[in-house]
Amino acid sequence: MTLSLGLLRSGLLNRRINQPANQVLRLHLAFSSASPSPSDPSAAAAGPQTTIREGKVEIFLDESNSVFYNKTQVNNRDISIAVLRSFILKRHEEYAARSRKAGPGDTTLSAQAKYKEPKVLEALAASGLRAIRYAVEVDGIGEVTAVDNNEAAVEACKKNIQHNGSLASSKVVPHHADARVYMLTHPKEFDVVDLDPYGSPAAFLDSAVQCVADGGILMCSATDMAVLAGGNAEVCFSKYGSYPLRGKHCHEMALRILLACIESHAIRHKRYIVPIISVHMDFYIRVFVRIFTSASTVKSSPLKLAHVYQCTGCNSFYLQNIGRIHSKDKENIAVPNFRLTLPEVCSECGHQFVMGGPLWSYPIHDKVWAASILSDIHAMREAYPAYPKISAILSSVSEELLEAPLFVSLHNLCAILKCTTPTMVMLQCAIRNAGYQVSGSHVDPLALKTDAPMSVIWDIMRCWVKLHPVKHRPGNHPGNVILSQEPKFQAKFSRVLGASVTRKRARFMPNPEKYWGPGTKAGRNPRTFQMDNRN
Ligand SMILES: C[S@@+](CC[C@H](N)C(=O)[O-])C[C@H]1O[C@@H](n2cnc3c(N)ncnc32)[C@H](O)[C@@H]1O
Ligand SMILES: [Zn+2]
Repeated sequence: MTLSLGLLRSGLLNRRINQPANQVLRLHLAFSSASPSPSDPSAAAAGPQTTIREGKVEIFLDESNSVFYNKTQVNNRDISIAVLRSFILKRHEEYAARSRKAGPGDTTLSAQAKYKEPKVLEALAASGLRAIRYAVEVDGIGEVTAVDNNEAAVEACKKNIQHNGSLASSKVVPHHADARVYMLTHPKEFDVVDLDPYGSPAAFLDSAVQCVADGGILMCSATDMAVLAGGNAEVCFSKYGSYPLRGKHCHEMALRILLACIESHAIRHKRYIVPIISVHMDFYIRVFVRIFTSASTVKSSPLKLAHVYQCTGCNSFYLQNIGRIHSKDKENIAVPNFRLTLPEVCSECGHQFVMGGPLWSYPIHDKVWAASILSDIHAMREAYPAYPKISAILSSVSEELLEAPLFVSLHNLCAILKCTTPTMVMLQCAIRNAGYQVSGSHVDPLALKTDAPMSVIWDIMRCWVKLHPVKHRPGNHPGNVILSQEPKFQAKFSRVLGASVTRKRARFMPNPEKYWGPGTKAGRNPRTFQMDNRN
C-alpha cells in the first residue's frame, strides 16, 4: 500500500494502466538487478538479471516464463509460513510432554528418541521461492526438499538457492523428479508436505498422504475453483469423488470436498486427517491438515462425512451423515446411517432437493491453533509481506462457529423473499434470542453460520417481513410459499450481548490491484494468458 501511494505521487500509477501483468509486477515489487553467481559462467555472459524480493528471499525473475512464479501467492506462502511456525512450537510441546511422561529412567526407544527438526517437502516447487522462504525465515526448520518435474524449474531453483546465501544452501535440496513417484518412494519421511499445484491437487493426494510422517502436516492448495465450487459437477466427481452444489456457501463446500477427498485417500492407508485451518482466499483454497495413523480411528471416518440435500427453490440445506454411532457390547461403533428423514419436497417452499457431497462435516479448523497462529502473525507482523490480508483471514477463521457446516447467506434469504435487508447484527441477534449460536465466515461477509435449523431461520425472516412488508407478487414462487406460512415463534431482533461483529480489526480485504488472480502456467506467454486458471 505504501508503495502504491508512492507510485501515485510519482505519477507512475497512471502510466501502469493497460500494461501487461509482468510489467505491472515490475513496478510493484521490490525489483532490482543482481549479478548472477560467479560460479555460473553462462548466466554471467547474459549480464545482470532482474530479481524479485519476497520476505527475506530474493529470486531471479524468469522473463521467458519457463518457470512458474505468481506474486499473488504471497498470501499463500505467508500463511503457510505462519502455520509452519506454529507447527514447530507444537512439535516442541509434544516432544516435551512425551519426555515428561516417559520420566528419566525410561529406556524405551520412543522415550530416548532425540528431538529432530521437522523435514519439509515442497513437492511442486517451481522457482524454489517457497522452499527457500521456509528455510530462511522459519526458525527451527530442518532440511527442505524442493521437487519439480520441470528441468528449467530445477535449474532456476538451484540458482535461487545459491543466490540466497549459506543458510539457504545448507538447508534447501533441489530435486528433479515426478512428485508422485518421489512421495511414494519416501513413505512417512517428511514432517511437512506442501502441495501447490496448477489447478487440482487430486493426482498427488494418494502419494502425499503416505509421505507425511505421523503427526506431520499436509498443506494443500487447489485453484480449480470452477470445478470445486459447482461449475462442473461431473469433473468434480471424477477428481474428488464428490458432487459440489452451487450457492453462496460454495467456497466452504469446496474446502469440505477437498478435506473429504484427502481423508478418503488417508483411510486407505490406515491414516486419518485432523484439520488445523482451511481457508478460501483470493482465487483458491488451501487446507492444512495433520495426518496420523490408527486403524481404529479410521473406522469412525463415516461419522465425519455427510451428504448435503439442498432445496432447488429456496436453497435450504440439510446434512445427512454417511455413518451413525451404534453402541454394542459397551463399545461405540460406526455403522451405515439410516435412510434420510427429510420429506420428499422442501417443507418451506415445496421444491425438490438436489444432493451434493460427500463432504467433510467435522470442524475445518482447530480454534486453539488458529488463535495461536493469529497471535504469532500479530507479534511478527513485519515478517509477513501479506500481513493485512492474512491477519484479516485468520481473525475471521478464529471466530467461526465450528459445529455448523456451511452457512446461510443474508443476501440469499432476502433475495428469495424479495424483502428489505436487515443488518447482519439484527439477524445475528434474532438467532441468538431464539437460543442458537451464530458466527460469520471468512469466505463471505454476508454469511451466517449457525446451529439453528432452517425452519427457525425462515421463521425469523417471516417475522422480519411482518415488520417490513413486501409487495404482493402473484405466482407460486418459493418466496410466496414461504411467506404463506405463519411463523411458529415470535422473533426478537433486540440487541444481545456479543452479537455484533467487532469492527476493531478488518475481516475482509480488497485485492491490492488489478489482475490479482491465478498466474500463467510456466511455458505459456503471460501476455496472452493473463487470467489463466492454471488447469
Ligand atoms: C503452481 S507451480 C508451484 C508454485 C510454487 N509452489 C510457488 O509457491 O511459487 C506448480 C509446479 O508444479 C510442477 N509440476 C507439475 N506436475 C508435476 C509433477 N508431476 N511432479 C513434480 N512437479 C510437477 C510444475 O512444473 C510447476 O513448477
Ligand atoms: Zn425450499
